Amino acid sequence: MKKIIIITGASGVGKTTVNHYLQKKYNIAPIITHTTRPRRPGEINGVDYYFETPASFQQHLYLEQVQYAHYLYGSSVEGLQQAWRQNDWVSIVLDTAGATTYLQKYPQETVIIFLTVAPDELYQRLQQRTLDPLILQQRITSAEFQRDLHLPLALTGQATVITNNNWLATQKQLDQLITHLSEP
Ligand SMILES: Nc1ncnc2c1ncn2[C@@H]1O[C@H](COP(=O)(O)OP(=O)(O)OP(=O)(O)O)[C@@H](O)[C@H]1O
Ligand SMILES: Nc1nc2c(ncn2[C@@H]2O[C@H](COP(=O)(O)O)[C@@H](O)[C@H]2O)c(=O)[nH]1
Repeated sequence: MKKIIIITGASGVGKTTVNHYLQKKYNIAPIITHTTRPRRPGEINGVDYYFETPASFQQHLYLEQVQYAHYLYGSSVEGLQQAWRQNDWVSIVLDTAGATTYLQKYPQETVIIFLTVAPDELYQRLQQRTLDPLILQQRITSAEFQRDLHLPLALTGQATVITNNNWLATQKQLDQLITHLSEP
C-alpha cells in the first residue's frame, strides 16, 4: 500500500537528517520540493530542492504551497508522482502547514513524524549552520518558525512525536515506527 511519510517540525530539528536516514536504510523515495529560497552551500538543484525564481515557481502544479520566512515553498504533483515511480513508500519534509494539508488530502496514505528539540540545542544547531547573523535572525523570528516549535492542534493524535536530541535514540524510534508500519 502506498504511504507518504511526512517529516515536520521547526527549522533545524533534524527533518532532512531523518529523511536521508529513511532513504538510505529503507529505500524510501524522497519527494523533492520547490523553493525560491537561495541555495545554501553544498545544496544541489534537483536533489535538495528544485531551486526556482519567483517566475519559474509559478509554472508548476502544486498539491500545497506556503510562504516560510519570506520565501515560497511548494510540493508539486510531478514531484509526488516521480517519487511514487521509485517506491510505494515516499517521504517529504514539510512545515506543519504543509503536513496538515497532506493529512487532509491523503488521510489514508499519510504518516506524520513531528520532530522536536530543546530550544537551546536548536538555536545552537541553527547558529552552526547559518553563518550570516541576519539570515539567522530572519529565520528564528519568523512567525512560521515560532509556530512549528509546537505540534499544532490539527496534528495532535495524528503524529509520532520524536525528541531528536540523541541521534541513536532517534534512529531506534524510526526503526520501531517502520517495523510497525510494515506489519500486515
Ligand atoms: N540528533 C541530532 N543530534 C545532533 N545534531 C543533529 C541531530 N539531528 C540533526 N542534527 C544536525 O542539526 C542540523 C540541522 O539538521 P537538519 O538540516 O536535518 O534540520 P532540518 O529540520 O531539516 O532544518 P531545515 O528545516 O531548516 O532545513 C544539521 O547540522 C544536522 O547534522
Ligand atoms: N509546506 C511546505 N513546506 C516545505 C516545503 N519544502 C520545504 N518546506 C519546509 O520549509 C521550511 C524551511 O525550509 P529550509 O530548507 O529553508 O530550511 C522547513 O520547515 C521545510 O520543512 C514544501 O514544499 N511545502
